[in-house]
Amino acid sequence: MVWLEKRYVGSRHTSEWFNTAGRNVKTGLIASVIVSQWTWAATILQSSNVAWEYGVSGPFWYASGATIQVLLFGVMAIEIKRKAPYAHTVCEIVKARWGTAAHLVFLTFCFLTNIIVTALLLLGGSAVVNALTGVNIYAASFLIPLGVIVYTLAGGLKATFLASYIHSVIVHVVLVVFVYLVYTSSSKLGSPSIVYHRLLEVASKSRVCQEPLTHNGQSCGPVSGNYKGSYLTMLSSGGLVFGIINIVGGFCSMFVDNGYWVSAIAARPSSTHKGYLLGGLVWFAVPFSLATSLGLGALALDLPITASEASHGLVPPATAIALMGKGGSILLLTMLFMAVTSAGSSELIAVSSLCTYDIYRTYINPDATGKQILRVSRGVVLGFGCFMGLLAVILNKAEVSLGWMYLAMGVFIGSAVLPIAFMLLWRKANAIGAILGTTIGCILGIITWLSVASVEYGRVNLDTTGRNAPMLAGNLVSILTGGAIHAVCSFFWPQNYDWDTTKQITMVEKEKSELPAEEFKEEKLIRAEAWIVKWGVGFTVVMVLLWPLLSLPAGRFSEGYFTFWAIIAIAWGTIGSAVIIVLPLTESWQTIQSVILGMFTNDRLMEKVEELNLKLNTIMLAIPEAERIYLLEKGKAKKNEASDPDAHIVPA
Ligand SMILES: NC(N)=O
Repeated sequence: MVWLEKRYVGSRHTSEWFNTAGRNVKTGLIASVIVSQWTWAATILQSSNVAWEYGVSGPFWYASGATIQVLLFGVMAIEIKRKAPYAHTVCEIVKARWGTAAHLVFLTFCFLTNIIVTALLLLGGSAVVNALTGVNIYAASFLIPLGVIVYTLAGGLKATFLASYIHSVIVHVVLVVFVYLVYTSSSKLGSPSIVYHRLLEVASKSRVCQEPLTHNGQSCGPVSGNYKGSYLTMLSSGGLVFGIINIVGGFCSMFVDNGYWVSAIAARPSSTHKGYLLGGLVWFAVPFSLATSLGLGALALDLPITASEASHGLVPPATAIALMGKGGSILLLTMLFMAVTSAGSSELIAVSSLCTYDIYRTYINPDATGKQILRVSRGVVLGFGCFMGLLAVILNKAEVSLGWMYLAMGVFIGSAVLPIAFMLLWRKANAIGAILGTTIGCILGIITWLSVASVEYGRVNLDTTGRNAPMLAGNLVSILTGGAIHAVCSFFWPQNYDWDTTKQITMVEKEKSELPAEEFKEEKLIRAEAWIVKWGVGFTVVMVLLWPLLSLPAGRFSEGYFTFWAIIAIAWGTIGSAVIIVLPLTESWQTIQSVILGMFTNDRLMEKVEELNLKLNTIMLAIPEAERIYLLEKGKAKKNEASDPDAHIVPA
């Protein structure tokens, strides 16, 4: 697709283009990029795991707890346009503002984020591929990154952007199939009413939880921590604790992941804010609608799944197979493959841009040419992809599960979230506070996490450290102390910065931007920022406060209330899917038309034009005078056109 666009629309393939996609990506495509980047294996698997553990509150907290970051990141995306319009990575901004020491600290945290997120993708992907196809889990750990490397290498960021559209479409089509199957058409479930009554039965006090009636470890009887032991309530302490951990984890995996900054950089300034809001709202459906169907479906079908299997991500495949047999497993595998490859490829690009711009261009070869940057970018994609395959093998060997890694993420990187946000939002934020907050916050988070596990459960291992209390404590300490230390230092020794040095970050190839200067006008960007603050904060309040608070009085849901809940899941999934499929097509219709027209009508003509172009360029190079006259004539023609737009101008 990238090749087609280059050939028939005329995009240029430079290192800037490889890493920033021309900074010209429109609303619909930005939204679909966000959706596919933010749709991880965990979004499909862990959301259903928490549905299986806590009932209706699990999918809700997964979805709302990880949507608000997308909405709020829209603010950062505008800020980057205002304060560092030519940056390539978030760490370049750190260096320009706070210097080398802070740069190295944040570079470390950004790499750690990429490693954790890629590990999450591979752990979930390999476990499900192994369970559904029988392919060896270690082989799967290596084969998955291989596929991602291939298409990332082919086209850089724009390739991942175009591929992410296709990926979002497939993920949403499969999502709609599963949602409708569970709630309308399956012969085994097929209506909210049946799911409702089955969920009541599974959690009933009178249920006999013994072999052979139920299997060892399977969900059976009242749910501990839930109101009346029911799966059908938002009054769930486990669900709420997961929600808080998820909010922290979501902030760090978005704000400290260079991949999302790269997408923000690539967005057309006037599309950025709308793209993020739309992307967030559409993405909400992926965990919410899917886990409300497949996760609750596993309980309603009374499938013999153990907690360990659920934590490894096996709830959705079990439900898909129970409902559709082989077809279900193919659909789920396809969906998962799409999630893993597009999110994985964005992680590869994120690491590659950090290595090229923040290490190679900053410390090794400051005068690097576009060609050299491109070569290094590609080398890193290959190297990091292989490294991640190896890491996934090690993690699988150590029996680390997707669920454990997902919850632990915020403990390790949460401390960097607020300093990174302060960097673009607060002029007083200083370097020493950023360094101390990020490192000390991380250390305190880890100490708290392990201490709580040790005090509460008497031992520290994968099982005890993976439980809710230590995870909650570690996540909160990490994110809050990181921000608090930075804030206190900055109050005492304010930097009073004016973003002068971040505005001076330069591009590698001085390309003439295709964007009108109007796009970067301060008033326009400030208006866009006010818009995203209003809507982003508004939806955040609705999603993490109003909605859950309003659903508390329902206690244990009645059948009518659960039906209403299921209808929201179905409607959100359907409308979100329609928007993410249609909008990018309508927005890019002209480009699509040019490509189709080019492909079917003028392939020979294009070749001739290209050859002619080459000849003319050679002549211009040989006779500089010719180029001067050409530009003069072109200028004249433009002037004439402006004064008489109807006249058909033929330059002399
Ligand atoms: N992207 C997430 N948190 O699923």
